[in-house]
Amino acid sequence: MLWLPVEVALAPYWFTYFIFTFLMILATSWFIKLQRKVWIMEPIPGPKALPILGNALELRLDNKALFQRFMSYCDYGEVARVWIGPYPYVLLSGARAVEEVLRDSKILDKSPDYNFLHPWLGKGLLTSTGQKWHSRRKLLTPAFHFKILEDFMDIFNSQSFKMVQKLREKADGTQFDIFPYVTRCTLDVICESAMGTPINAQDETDSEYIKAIYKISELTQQRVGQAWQHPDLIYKLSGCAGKRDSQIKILHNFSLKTIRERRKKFEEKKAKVANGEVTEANGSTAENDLEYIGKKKNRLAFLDLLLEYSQDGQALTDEDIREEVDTFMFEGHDTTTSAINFSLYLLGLHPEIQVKVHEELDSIFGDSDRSVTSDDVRELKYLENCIKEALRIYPAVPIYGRENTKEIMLSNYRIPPGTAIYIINYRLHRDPEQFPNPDVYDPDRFLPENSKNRHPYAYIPFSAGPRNCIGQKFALMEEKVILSNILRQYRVKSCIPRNDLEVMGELILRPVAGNQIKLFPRTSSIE
Ligand code: HEM
Repeated sequence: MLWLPVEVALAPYWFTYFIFTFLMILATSWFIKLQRKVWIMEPIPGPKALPILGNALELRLDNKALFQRFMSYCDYGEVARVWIGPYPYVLLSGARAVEEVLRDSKILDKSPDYNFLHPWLGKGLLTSTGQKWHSRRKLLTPAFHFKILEDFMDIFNSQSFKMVQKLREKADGTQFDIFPYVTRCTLDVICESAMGTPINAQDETDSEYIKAIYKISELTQQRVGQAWQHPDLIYKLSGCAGKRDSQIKILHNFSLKTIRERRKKFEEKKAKVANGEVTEANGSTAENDLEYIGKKKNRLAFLDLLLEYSQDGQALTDEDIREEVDTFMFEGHDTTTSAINFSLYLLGLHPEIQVKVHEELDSIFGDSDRSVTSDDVRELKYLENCIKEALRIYPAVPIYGRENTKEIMLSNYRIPPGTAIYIINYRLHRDPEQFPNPDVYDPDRFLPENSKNRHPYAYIPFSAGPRNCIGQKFALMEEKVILSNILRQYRVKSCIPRNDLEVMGELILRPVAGNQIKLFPRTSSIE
């Protein structure tokens, strides 16, 4: 080296110094930004946090304990903060603070953990932001109009009749877990409603598609709950991404195949109508056929409605439709499963309330075993209040998150941009100021005279504001039909007392040991 000119010999060192200095500047500016955030957020009450690590060490817990720990952080106040590593999380459990966030049309972005759903759902309605979300929401809203939802009543009825039939062998008073029965039934409902294709989850427990749905939910939940799985690179290197992608391939192939088949049928039908091939001679007029393509004659799945809306100006590709159909599959089965199970659980603990539900059902259906109609659904007022009260105590979606792009003030606290803000429904719904004796199951809380003075954001199982749940009417109709059809036949007795019931938040709220019940035919008097 000595024979080289000195500037050449030192070049590698200069390069190293340059890189080192550059990294030092980056690290210092990152640290200054972090310190600024810490300083801004210091006044918000929350657990003591370590530098850089924050509260991460106290969050190395299983799902059940992690959920409880998050709930306990809400004891710090209706606005609380916790640090997971260098990332601040703000937890909201009071109606006033929740309203400030959910009403704000500028806080519509989802918190970063929703990114874990992108490989499966792409940027569908749940996960998209900005202009894409606006135009999709506008496009999809008519598909959830009450008149259109009435067409799904047949599916709710036929699938719940099937479940009621399957439950017959269990209705002898022995204890069993009803949770998987309800899961399979709601999977059948949403698959047929979203794609128009029965998946037969209640008959075929071996279906590749159903197994992939279970697996992907499990893998996503694991990733949300375990901080080490968050960085994409680690997720890839650990082999988890590979496992996820193989399940996603099964799910995407199934949805895309269904979409292509139905698009083909849709185009063929449209061409026939355009050519006047469909005439009165073969039993229908061209106009009637347009109604088929449109809204009236046959039941259309959400996927058909998307194909139809896609004609009116905004063309949707197969991939666009897949994102939405998969989003309905994700949002539309676990949530209703949780809600139906907790309704059954609470009714099974309160025979005096269950008797009133039975009386309401008898007054509408008598001894008939006919299907539930949409008029019946409107009449089932007491059952509706039972469902609402169950969703208050055990909200199917117990936590959901947003992220602010600009600094905001929440209950006089400054929240810097880029903060994950979580709405903790599980605690919000237990505010004793809004719900006296909050742990008591009392469906009459939802009578008009008892709810008129309640804060409008005190009870929001379906979220609220512009990004509320688009499927809430569908969900309530489905729950009412399924619960009526079960309770017209059976009495339910719950086996786990309230104080012993352990719950965990795994994307949705679920009972740790399942929903252990005893079922009796209503005609028998055995206890
Ligand atoms: C008891 C049943 C249900 C509950 C408790 C529930 C609850 C919620 C909640 C809390 C949100 C807001 C989530 C967030 O901001 O991140 C949401 C969003 C959504 N839900 Fe539901 N949901 C239920 C059933 C359904 C069903 C059956 C469907 C579809 C058929 C559905 C489709 C959606 C979609 C697409 C969104 C995203 C809306 C948007 O961002 O514009 N949900 N749901």
